[in-house]
Amino acid sequence: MSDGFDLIVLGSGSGGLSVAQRAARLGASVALFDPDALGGTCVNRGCVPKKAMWFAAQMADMHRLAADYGFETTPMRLDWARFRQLRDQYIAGIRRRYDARLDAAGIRVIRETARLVSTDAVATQAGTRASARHVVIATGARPRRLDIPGFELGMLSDDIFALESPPKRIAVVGAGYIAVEFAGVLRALGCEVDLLVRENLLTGFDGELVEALSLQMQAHGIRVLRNVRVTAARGRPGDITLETDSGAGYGNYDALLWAIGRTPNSGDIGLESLGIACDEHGHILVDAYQNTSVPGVYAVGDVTDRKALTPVAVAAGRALADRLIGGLADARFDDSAIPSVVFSEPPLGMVGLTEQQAHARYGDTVSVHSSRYTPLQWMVAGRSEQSVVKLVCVGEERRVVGIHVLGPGSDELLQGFAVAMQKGLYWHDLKTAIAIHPTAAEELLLLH
Ligand SMILES: Cc1cc2nc3c(=O)[nH]c(=O)nc-3n(C[C@H](O)[C@H](O)[C@H](O)COP(=O)(O)OP(=O)(O)OC[C@H]3O[C@@H](n4cnc5c(N)ncnc54)[C@H](O)[C@@H]3O)c2cc1C
Ligand SMILES: NC(=O)c1ccc[n+]([C@@H]2O[C@H](COP(=O)([O-])OP(=O)(O)OC[C@H]3O[C@@H](n4cnc5c(N)ncnc54)[C@H](O)[C@@H]3O)[C@@H](O)[C@H]2O)c1
Repeated sequence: MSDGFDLIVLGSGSGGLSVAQRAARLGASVALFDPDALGGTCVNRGCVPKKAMWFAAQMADMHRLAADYGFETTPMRLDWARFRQLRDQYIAGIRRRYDARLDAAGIRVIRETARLVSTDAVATQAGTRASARHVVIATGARPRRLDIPGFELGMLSDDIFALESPPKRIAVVGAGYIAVEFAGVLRALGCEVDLLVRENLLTGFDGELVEALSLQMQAHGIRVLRNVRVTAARGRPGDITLETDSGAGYGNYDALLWAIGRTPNSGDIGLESLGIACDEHGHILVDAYQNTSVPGVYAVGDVTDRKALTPVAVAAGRALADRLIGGLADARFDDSAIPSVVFSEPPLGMVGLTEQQAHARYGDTVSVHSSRYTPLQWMVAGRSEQSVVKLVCVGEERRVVGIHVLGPGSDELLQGFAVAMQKGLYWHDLKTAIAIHPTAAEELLLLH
């Protein structure tokens, strides 16, 4: 294969595609290696199929609410096979569009696993070699595994999307985004769900909102079991029992999901021999410009030690291409206020600092304003689940440095507030803004 590309990218996920496409648009010759489906985790086994499942779960919830409103409803059953087909068809369409776009951009796509053989060259097992001025590692991450007896009895998040029917009774081990999201979705779709939490639920999110979410999950029928350390899984698929370090056992699950974090795909790609530095978990260490410890080699996305979110990988990729190919010497992405949402039931979102982080950084100048309310759509049905909104402000002028939201609509309302916060948002701005009534968003304006 021809040598001398401007840029080689390992991985066609959110980060790899964004750097490759931006670089090609800026005139670079680009080679993109990936043995797997274009789009990586987000498109094929992450955000997109997960969100489709979340929408299905929302419809099931709305159907229950409709009955409470007085609609005459008949029991609703999801035709799982039909839904899977629609979801997978949609994803196949995304992949086809990526294929066409890469082709139109003149990007050379090589469907092989690559490893670095020097700081400016990569090779594959099949013998393909390529060299370039710049090499970008965007190899992402995979579900973490545990070395405990019976681990193989459980599924990983990748496997959930291939399920041919929903499980009847599932144990979800973990307490992060993936565990909480799948626990909610599966419960809404009619599964019995036990969520086995080793330590804290959703570390990094506001503790008060997480507790409120935990209560709602339990009200929806999810058993949230705390301080449970699973030491082994026994039985067979269809009849699984879990052992724990306290001696307590949990059993009769027909399925088990391990959702215990992700491991970066940084082994076996030649990093050690080139001296490219990683942290103790294998994340490639990068500076604010995505430079690794070795000149000419860069990394973006989940393989790095940054927040593992698609928009972060995309922003990092684009900024890198702007710098390396577009000549913008100072191009880097602003990671000071990255918003994120857990697609739980109901969704939980945050941007900026938690109360604790703000206190650690700004001391006594921190003020916190929060409120709880029951959304109108629940009240009408006589339900009492509470949504929570919280603002974390600093200084006399009360600059907003953290926004935390839990409740229906949180997923959509947070984006606009996050943009405002990044540009500089003050308590006074919210106090004097005209609300949209009646909405969940207005609760952030009514906090005074
Ligand atoms: C279940 C789930 C739900 C998620 N939901 C959300 C969400 O709602 N919102 C959000 O923002 N984020 C979400 N995420 C996280 C998001 O998917 C990731 O942050 C994002 O996909 C990271 O992109 P990436 O390019 O770094 O890696 P990936 O998308 O993982 O892509 C890496 C690519 O590299 C390829 N590769 C690996 N090794 C090599 C090699 N040696 N040579 C060539 N290619 C290689 C792989 O085949 C893969 O295609 C979710 C993740 C999961 C697992
Ligand atoms: N909505 C979204 O934006 C979204 C959705 C899914 C994933 N993601 C991204 O993907 C990343 C990975 O998600 P995740 O949920 O796998 O990881 P995570 O880091 O969010 O959570 C991992 C959880 O596993 C627990 N854990 C670790 N080892 C354990 C063990 N041995 N036993 C029991 N529990 C254990 C941890 O305490 C933690 O709660 C997230 O951090 C996030 O950045 C984002």
